[in-house]
Amino acid sequence: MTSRMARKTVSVVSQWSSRVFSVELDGSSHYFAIQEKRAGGEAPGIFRLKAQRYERCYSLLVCGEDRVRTARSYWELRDKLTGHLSPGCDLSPMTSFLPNVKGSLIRGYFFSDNSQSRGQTERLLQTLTCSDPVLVCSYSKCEDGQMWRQHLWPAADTQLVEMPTDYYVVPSEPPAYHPSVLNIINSDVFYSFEEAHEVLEKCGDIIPEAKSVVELLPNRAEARSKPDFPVIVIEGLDATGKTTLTESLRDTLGAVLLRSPPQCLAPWRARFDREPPLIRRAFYALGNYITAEQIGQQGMKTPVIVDRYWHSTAAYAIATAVTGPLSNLPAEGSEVYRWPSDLLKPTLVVFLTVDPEERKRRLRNRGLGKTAEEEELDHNQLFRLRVEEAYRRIIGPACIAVDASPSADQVLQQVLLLIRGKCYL
Ligand SMILES: Nc1nc2c(ncn2[C@H]2C[C@H](O)[C@@H](COP(=O)(O)OP(=O)(O)OP(=O)(O)O)O2)c(=O)[nH]1
Ligand SMILES: Nc1ncnc2c1ncn2[C@@H]1O[C@H](COP(=O)(O)OP(=O)(O)O)[C@@H](O)[C@H]1O
Repeated sequence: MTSRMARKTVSVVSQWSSRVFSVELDGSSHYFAIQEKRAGGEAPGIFRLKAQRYERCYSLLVCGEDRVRTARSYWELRDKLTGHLSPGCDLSPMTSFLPNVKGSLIRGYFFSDNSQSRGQTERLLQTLTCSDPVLVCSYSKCEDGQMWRQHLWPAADTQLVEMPTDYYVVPSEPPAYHPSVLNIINSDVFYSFEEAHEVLEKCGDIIPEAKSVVELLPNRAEARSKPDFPVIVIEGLDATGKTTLTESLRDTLGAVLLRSPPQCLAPWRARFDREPPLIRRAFYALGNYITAEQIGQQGMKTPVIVDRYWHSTAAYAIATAVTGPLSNLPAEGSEVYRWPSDLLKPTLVVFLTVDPEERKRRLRNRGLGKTAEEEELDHNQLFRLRVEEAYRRIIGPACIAVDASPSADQVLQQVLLLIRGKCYL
């Protein structure tokens, strides 16, 4: 571990008493803080939930310096923990952050050990290695069974400064903003070509395919003028009828049909879908910039229809980053929902909506396989609601919802009316 990385872990630990910890369990966030002095009162929720069954809980926080490496270390830690935890251990995503301080979020895991062999868990923790430093803490009940204490596991770098290794765990009020909101800008959602490009450039030595993607990127020096013809984006959850409608619009309007990510990225899409959000979303963001370049060229000659674009990228990223109920989403009007200033803006964005049961029927009829995200949409209603709400909150331009439950032809006629009213086609 380099001294720079050691400094990072030390700085995180030295902020312990100002940090809040959140553990996601069953769609809810449980918050706690730690302090050096004992205080009365109840143990934090996550410990009360767990206290009934577990004597010992652990947390691991990834404290790397470089965000690309740290994102992959977090993924790596997940695989190691899920692959080696003893039966009877529960694993939950965890974060530590300074309330309202952007960039302060560090991610990790919280797990409760109810296994028969505690020694196996401790051996796993002692042998756990990661590309980045991982701060390991254990939590144990105080003698009176009421309070819990956090113990810092002996790690070489934290010996650099004298600090108490035991802290008392106390409940913490939910922060004004869900902790994931602290890191959304240019980590889950990218608001400039340069930001997304920088991530893919940094991936080159760990993901060889990233070099092939970077080679396909447009030269951003040429600022493109606004297309002469209308650009109509069709958005919607899977199986709402985008493909059917976009192909009919192409034929009816004599338009060019494009999609994002563009066909040229198809060979690497599954590869990047396996990466952590930081890298995956940078890939999709760059896909939008390549599609924007194609729109700029085609839009000088003919109307352009686009199957998914910025709304898909931002809505899925926000709805994935922010867990739990809709109230956890950044408020309407937040900068999170704004359109990137350097990404070509379409004339019109249509958002197809369909009753969930009808959508599932169409998904079954379509017969194609489902991506992990489509699976998630199906069995996680909260995720689907967050995706739909994020779509609705995105502005610059906002999307116009169209009920896609009627027949394909009726939906086509309705959208043509909208287009002719808006784009004078
Ligand atoms: N196109 C696109 N899809 C994204 C993005 N972020 C997440 N996704 C998810 C949405 C869907 O669950 C999944 C499938 O996207 P596509 O529309 O490209 O594939 P496909 O046309 O088969 O999906 P469909 O069911 O027709 O909407 O990828 C993004 O930035 N762009
Ligand atoms: N308006 C509609 N009414 C009934 N079925 C539809 C309609 N539009 C599309 N479908 C059918 O629903 C399934 C999904 O449509 P598709 O266009 O592939 O959606 P998407 O591209 O959004 O995933 C396909 O089997 C398609 O034939």
